[in-house]
Amino acid sequence: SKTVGGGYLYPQFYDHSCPKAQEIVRNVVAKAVAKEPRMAASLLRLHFHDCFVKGCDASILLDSSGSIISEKRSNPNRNSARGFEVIDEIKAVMEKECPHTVSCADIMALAARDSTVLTGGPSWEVPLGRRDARGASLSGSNNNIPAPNNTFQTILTKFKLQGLGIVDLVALSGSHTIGNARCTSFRQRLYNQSGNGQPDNTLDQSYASQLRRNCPRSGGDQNLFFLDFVSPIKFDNSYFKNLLANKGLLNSDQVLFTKNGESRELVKTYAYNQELFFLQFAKSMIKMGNISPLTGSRGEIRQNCRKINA
Ligand code: HEM
Ligand SMILES: [Ca+2]
Ligand SMILES: [Ca+2]
Repeated sequence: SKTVGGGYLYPQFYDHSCPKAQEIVRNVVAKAVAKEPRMAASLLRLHFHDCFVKGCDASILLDSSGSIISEKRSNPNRNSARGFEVIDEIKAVMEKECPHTVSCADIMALAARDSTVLTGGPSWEVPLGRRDARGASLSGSNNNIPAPNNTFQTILTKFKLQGLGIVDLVALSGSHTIGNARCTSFRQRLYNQSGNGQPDNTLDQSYASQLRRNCPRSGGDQNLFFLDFVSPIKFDNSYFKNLLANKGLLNSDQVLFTKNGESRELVKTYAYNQELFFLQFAKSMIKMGNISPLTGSRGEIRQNCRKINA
């Protein structure tokens, strides 16, 4: 895989330097998800929003300070990205067990895998050895992460810019089998306008009227809805079955079924065959996790995930 610093990632990276690293992440994530099932979704999404901005380098975790403008303020993350306290807790335990050893970027990659497994999804060995960035990119966060009202082509282009393809796009969108979205992320669809101004006729009408009850034309922006209304806290293939029934919540979900033939076939495949979805999801997560990591002597091992080392 392509790295910055000449090194490469491998699952045994901490086997000698911090043999308990994976167990520590798993335990804290399990506790957090037991307390609040949605946290699994939030942690999975954090890794995605990190990797699409300068690679998987924990840039998303930095708070604003000095010349750093936090990615937490970007359009995709503001009032939306969550789970930062759980990462802090993992890091605190990790620093006690193995000081200055395990990166925040690797903690997020492990937490994303564990969140998937804990909710019933596939498992995979996580390649490790990422290091943490000494900066963030607010503009990268605004520009690189797809928006729910982007067209199919724009979303695919944003994936291709990260070295990912249509198969990765469809499989990874299957993450929306768990978690929530705010009214403001899909309101335009309910009042017959997709975000790009095209009339949206595909949304199932009884599902739409149900959604309108709690997502009015104005107000209620932050009201929460399940991305997969059938099994919102179970990682399964019901997200794809919903798309076949025109019951995708976001415009960016439904376009996978309506705007491109190849994508449509993939949606059908995963709707009929959960095992194939799980296999591809694991492969695509590893591919996403390999987006330009910092290795070798590039970057640093942050002591506090919210700020660069002094
Ligand atoms: C394909 C383009 C994608 C778009 C346009 C998109 C957009 C969104 C939006 C708008 C939300 C709701 C945010 C809110 O209203 O606060 C959301 C939630 C979520 N997204 Fe995506 N997403 C995409 C791909 C992905 C990928 C690749 C992953 C993971 C690998 C992912 C994981 C999640 C999860 C788990 C949630 C729920 C988070 C929670 O409940 O806290 N998404 N996404
Ligand atoms: Ca990043
Ligand atoms: Ca589900």
